[in-house]
Amino acid sequence: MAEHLIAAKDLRLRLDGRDIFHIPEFSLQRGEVLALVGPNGSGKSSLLLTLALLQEPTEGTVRFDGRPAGRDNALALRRRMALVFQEALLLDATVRRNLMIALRLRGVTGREAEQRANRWLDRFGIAHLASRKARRLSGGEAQRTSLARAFALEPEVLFLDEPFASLDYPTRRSLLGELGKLLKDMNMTTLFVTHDYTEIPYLADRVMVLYEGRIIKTGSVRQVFGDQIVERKVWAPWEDAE
Ligand SMILES: Nc1ncnc2c1ncn2[C@@H]1O[C@H](COP(=O)(O)OP(=O)(O)OP(=O)(O)O)[C@@H](O)[C@H]1O
Repeated sequence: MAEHLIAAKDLRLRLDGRDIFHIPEFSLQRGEVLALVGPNGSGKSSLLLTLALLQEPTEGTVRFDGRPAGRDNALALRRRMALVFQEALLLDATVRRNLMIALRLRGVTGREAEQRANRWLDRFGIAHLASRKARRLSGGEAQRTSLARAFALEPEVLFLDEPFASLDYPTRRSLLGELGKLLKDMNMTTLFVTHDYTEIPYLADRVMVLYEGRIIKTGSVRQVFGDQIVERKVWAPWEDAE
């Protein structure tokens, strides 16, 4: 078992002749929740997609569990991951079917799939919505479904790309609190992307600040934001760089 679940050196992405990011060193340890934060356009989503093996880097290689990822094994490695995006991306089917279909695609069928789906719907407080059509859910319910689906897959790593950005404040707060507890209880290795740094203390152990495709700061939540984050009187760490 490799020391880091995900690691990369000299990872670069260029798109349309533009440098999107250059990351000299990246690592995600097993069981840690790493927040990747930065202003709009700093390259957070591009880096997440590259680490999730959905975007091929221009230079450098992503290592997953010690093995270099390439075209030959990317699909197999992606089956060990789960992603949640800002939009819930649900199929036009019932809530339970959304989980069951995802499980079936990962080779989990029958009773096991049904039990797992029910367990995670219950855990996210949406068991009563199991037979509801996904397109008739509120934004918060849809994102709960999307999170339940990701957890039901029992991934080794969870990628969260601004999963709360479309939710109103009270919904966001309750979901952040629940998710933070769940990630800790399950020791889930997680990369969490956000431009809203007030979300970070709910979830993350460590923070990486991205600005114009470069890491300008990294450390624990307190090291990067100081004690003020506890009082929610925080500044954006990239303001120094502007
Ligand atoms: N497929 C693409 N082709 C060309 N440029 C791209 C592509 N995808 C992203 N970019 C550019 O890369 C830069 C970083 O985008 P990215 O979405 O990774 O940033 P971000 O930090 O996630 O931003 P946001 O918080 O707004 O989602 C942007 O300037 C964007 O226009």
